[in-house]
Amino acid sequence: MTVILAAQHVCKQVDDHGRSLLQDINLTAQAGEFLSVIGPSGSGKTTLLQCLSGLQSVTTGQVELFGKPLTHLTASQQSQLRRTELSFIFQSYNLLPALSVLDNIALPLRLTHQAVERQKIEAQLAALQFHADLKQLPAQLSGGEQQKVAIVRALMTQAKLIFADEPTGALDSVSRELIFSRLRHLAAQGVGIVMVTHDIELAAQTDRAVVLRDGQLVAEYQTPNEATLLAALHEKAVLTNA
Ligand SMILES: Nc1ncnc2c1ncn2[C@@H]1O[C@H](COP(=O)(O)OP(=O)(O)OP(=O)(O)O)[C@@H](O)[C@H]1O
Repeated sequence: MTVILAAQHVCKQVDDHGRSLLQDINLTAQAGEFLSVIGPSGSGKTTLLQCLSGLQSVTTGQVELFGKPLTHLTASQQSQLRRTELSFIFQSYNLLPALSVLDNIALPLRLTHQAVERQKIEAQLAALQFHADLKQLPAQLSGGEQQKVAIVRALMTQAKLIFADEPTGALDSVSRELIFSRLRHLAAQGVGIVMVTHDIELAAQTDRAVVLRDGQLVAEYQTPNEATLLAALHEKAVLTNA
């Protein structure tokens, strides 16, 4: 198996008092692996995802993507890597307000000089039961519709590693299932997926789940199940590999 993401002793501190958001995080992900990150609100999940993807710098420790330590890359090499190898589904969608649905989805393709095939985009949106006009602006869409646009935008590229922050948070149960099976399908094709979620039922269907509490990874489960994950969230779990 190919390791595509490796975090070693990652710590993240903010402000003058050195408040610690992440402490000594060690984590790897492999090509084709579907990894979920769960933990209480405020435990540092989004911060972790951003540090793993290079969107935030780490205070100490190291993150390697595809065998390259991020600190060895210049800022422009890092953005190039993000554009070509990574894809993001942000918790807050991060759609550009002045761009239409179509242009938002096309943006990462245009930035990497890939063809924008309108029919493909329409088919992807239809597969997620998105029925709004492609000319509409994000502000004219519901939260769930915006999330679907953000998801299609992330899935149109040929990314080898997808970071998804609560990708199903605003969706109805049918759309949630559709997105999840789409991500599962991508993982089966060799794409690595790191998904932050509050949805224990979905986390239990991923290959591996890690539990974050107060900025620390406190447990890790191969082929997790719902009962174990619920217990891990509610108890003071110790680092295990159950
Ligand atoms: N730049 C920052 N400066 C100071 N504090 C921050 C910063 N970014 C995040 N925090 C704080 O760090 C903690 C972790 O935030 P984070 O968004 O990573 O948590 P989370 O587990 O993703 O939460 P949620 O599940 O509610 O989305 C929170 O208490 C947050 O307020």
